[in-house]
Amino acid sequence: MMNRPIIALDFPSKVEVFEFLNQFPAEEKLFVKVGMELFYKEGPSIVSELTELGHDVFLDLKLHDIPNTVKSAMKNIASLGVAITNVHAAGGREMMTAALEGLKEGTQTGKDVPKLIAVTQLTSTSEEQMQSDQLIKVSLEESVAHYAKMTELSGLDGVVCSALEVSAIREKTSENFICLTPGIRPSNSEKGDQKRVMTPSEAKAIGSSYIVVGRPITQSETPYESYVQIKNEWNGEK
Ligand SMILES: O=C(O)c1cc(=O)[nH]c(=O)n1[C@@H]1O[C@H](COP(=O)(O)O)[C@@H](O)[C@H]1O
Repeated sequence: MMNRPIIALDFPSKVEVFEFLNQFPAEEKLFVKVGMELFYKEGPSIVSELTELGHDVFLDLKLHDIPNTVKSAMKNIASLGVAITNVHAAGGREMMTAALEGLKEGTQTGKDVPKLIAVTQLTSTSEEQMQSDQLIKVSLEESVAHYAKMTELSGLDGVVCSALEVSAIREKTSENFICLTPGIRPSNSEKGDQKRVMTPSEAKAIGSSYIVVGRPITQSETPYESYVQIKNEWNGEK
């Protein structure tokens, strides 16, 4: 699938975001991710500021609460005009179904319902940590594939997982199911806190639908060059 890498805008405030984006050509329309750090500082207006510039936004707030609360929160998120948003699959099927209902109810007539995806096991979690911290006794791959199946049965569009689990998920879910994969590291870059990583070309080969890349672009001395390199590798044009 040909598409843009999603850039994780993990910055403390919009000042740093726009300093960063100013290093890109104005005509380059990006797919960006607004996460908790930025959203909790700037609030919903950061989303409209980005969409007004022509960028697509993945709002990554990873909701995980009782079904009623998540449904109401999703109604509000739907009004922001984001392309993708997410919940934690660990919240369960009832919560995921409620999230989807809220999102549909909150979407204006005639507008697209944002894609809803569920986080399976965070890419910063190792199998050992999952087994000891969450008392899950199966393999990490099995846990992720199980969450993916539950997510599909709840009617959502896909999951967030590491590229390492995409093949296992593809065996259990339908063709169009989204596997959005963070934990992407070009071969020369630092892993940081990520445990389950792959390069952009490996992620493409394994069948990821979207890749999310943060620090390899945001912390680069030359962010636009790093972005183009990653985009080309992801689209198979080395
Ligand atoms: O939901 C996410 O986007 C997410 C899920 C996950 O399992 N792992 C993960 O890294 N992320 C996000 O993806 C981004 C990865 O950033 P870098 O590690 O800097 O490339 C961060 O903004 C994380 O919040």
